[in-house]
Amino acid sequence: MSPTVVLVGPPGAGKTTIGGLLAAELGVEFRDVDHDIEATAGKPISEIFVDDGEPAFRALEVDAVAAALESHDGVLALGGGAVLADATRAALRGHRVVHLNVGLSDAAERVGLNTARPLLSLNPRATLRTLLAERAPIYAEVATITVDTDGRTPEDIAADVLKQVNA
Ligand SMILES: Nc1ncnc2c1ncn2[C@@H]1O[C@H](COP(=O)(O)OP(=O)(O)OP(=O)(O)O)[C@@H](O)[C@H]1O
Ligand SMILES: O=C(O)C1=C[C@@H](O)[C@@H](O)[C@H](O)C1
Ligand SMILES: [Mg+2]
Repeated sequence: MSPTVVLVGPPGAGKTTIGGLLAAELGVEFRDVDHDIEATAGKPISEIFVDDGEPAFRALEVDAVAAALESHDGVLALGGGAVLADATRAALRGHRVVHLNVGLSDAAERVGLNTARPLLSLNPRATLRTLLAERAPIYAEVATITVDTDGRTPEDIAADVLKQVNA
């Protein structure tokens, strides 16, 4: 069993949003590793960061990604920082990995709509700028397909991903 598509990208790229649309179009299940981790821990990611710290969250994340890659055959969204782990980058090899690319301006606007991101709770725009710059080469390394999302509707992006997946 292997996911049809694995979505990666920074916070605000739209992994959860596009993942849901894509799964509906393909008629498959959508799974989001962030939700898996919250279900396992029994609390929101923001509370895992506060109670247990980021390293504990990252350890849960490596295990959750590995389990999902082995057991899910629909669309799978990873958390924004999942690709930072060597083990996760290795586990992604051989999968169809779509990088949802987003620039600072659109990402900042999108995450501004939501306060549940512990890494972005202080100075979100500056943090996001650093995070985008540091992670850009890592997303590019793991991706087999890259789709730009700036200034586009979720429906348009999902249609583009579908086209490239079927190409
Ligand atoms: N193309 C888009 N245009 C406008 N708004 C968008 C677009 N994609 C997503 N959004 C909105 O931006 C916010 C973030 O999207 P989403 O939660 O899907 O991102 P994510 O990549 O899953 O982020 P995270 O890594 O934090 O889980 C949501 O409020 C969503 O409705
Ligand atoms: O970019 C990140 O490091 C994160 C993104 C979210 O999806 C969550 O996995 C968590 O908030 C960390
Ligand atoms: Mg998400």
